[in-house]
Amino acid sequence: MTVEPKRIAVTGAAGQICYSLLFRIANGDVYGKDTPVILQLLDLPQAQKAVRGVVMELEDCAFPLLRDVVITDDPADAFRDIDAGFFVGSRPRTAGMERRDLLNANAEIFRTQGRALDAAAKRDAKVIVVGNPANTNAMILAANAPGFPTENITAMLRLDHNRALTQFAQRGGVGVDEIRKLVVWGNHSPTMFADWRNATAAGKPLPDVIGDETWYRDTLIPTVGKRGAAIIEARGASSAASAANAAIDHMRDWIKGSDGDWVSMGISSDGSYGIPEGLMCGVPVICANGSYERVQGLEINAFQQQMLDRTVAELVEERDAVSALL
Ligand SMILES: NC(=O)C1=CN([C@@H]2O[C@H](COP(=O)(O)OP(=O)(O)OC[C@H]3O[C@@H](n4cnc5c(N)ncnc54)[C@H](O)[C@@H]3O)[C@@H](O)[C@H]2O)C=CC1
Ligand SMILES: O=C([O-])CC(=O)C(=O)O
Repeated sequence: MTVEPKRIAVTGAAGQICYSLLFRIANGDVYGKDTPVILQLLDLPQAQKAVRGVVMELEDCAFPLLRDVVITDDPADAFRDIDAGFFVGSRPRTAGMERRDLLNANAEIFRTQGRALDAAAKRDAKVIVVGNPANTNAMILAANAPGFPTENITAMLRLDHNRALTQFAQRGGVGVDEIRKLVVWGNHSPTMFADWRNATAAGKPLPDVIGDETWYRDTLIPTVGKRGAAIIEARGASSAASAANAAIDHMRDWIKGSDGDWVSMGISSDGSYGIPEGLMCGVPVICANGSYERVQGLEINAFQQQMLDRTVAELVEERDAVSALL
């Protein structure tokens, strides 16, 4: 049977995340090894030459699944008839900045691209926003694409989820693949809440396996929250390969399913857990059959509530700061 190619838009194609991401998509890491792909690459006019260079390298990989590549500086061309969109293009922060400091620089990008998405994309396209501040940019994108289903627009918390997995696995002396039901709630910022309350390692409660609540509260949570800054400090540039990997994990699980496990996704709040409706907030979801379901009905203790309130308050502040674009 012939499988139709999937059209995938990627913005910021000349940037450092895409230098890793595009090769993984072309290799079949999102849709699988039986599905051809067409890449629709967007970047600014001044970056077109660099995008052409990346495309030369894609060609030189001779990926069997890569059917075509479109290069453009017009969002409507990039988003035409897409099945998936990776919204990476935007300015990264540098040392000393918080991601929210990028709001002014990047918010307008997502307003323009929201309108183009609305005009050009398939209604069932799956969208991930990576460009920072990712949650609020995703909210701006959704608000400016009123005819596009908001549930198909998501923000990336998966890098934080993956970071937490490794920190827990190392401390607990278990494999990352043995840990289940972990979640990172809230904003992709230092206020994010890596929550181990329901997590298990090889079937046992993770808090019992690690047995050190002080380490969890005083070391794990801030380490995961500040990992992006630690990487900028060490590398002189923000995370790129790990961000691309997380974007692949997020989209692959959304499309192929998460095998019953929880994954962390920034999705538009329906008011569950007291998170104000419409905020793009990291929550636990289970992916199956090409969609995601938020994990409902969890009991939230006082510590969890305090951590959740802190990160939600920051999302509210960010929303209020860009109210003119919503
Ligand atoms: N959500 C997450 O977990 C993470 C998010 N990020 C964010 O991803 C974004 C991209 O990071 P890098 O690739 O390292 O940055 P980069 O500076 O290497 O590349 C950004 C690219 O976006 C392009 N661009 C800028 N405005 C654009 C527009 N209006 N339309 C299309 N393209 C545009 C630039 O020309 C450049 O090629 C940054 O905002 C960064 O903070 C980075 C790591 C993790
Ligand atoms: O920290 C940054 O600016 C880049 C990023 O979002 C991350 O690495 O989590």
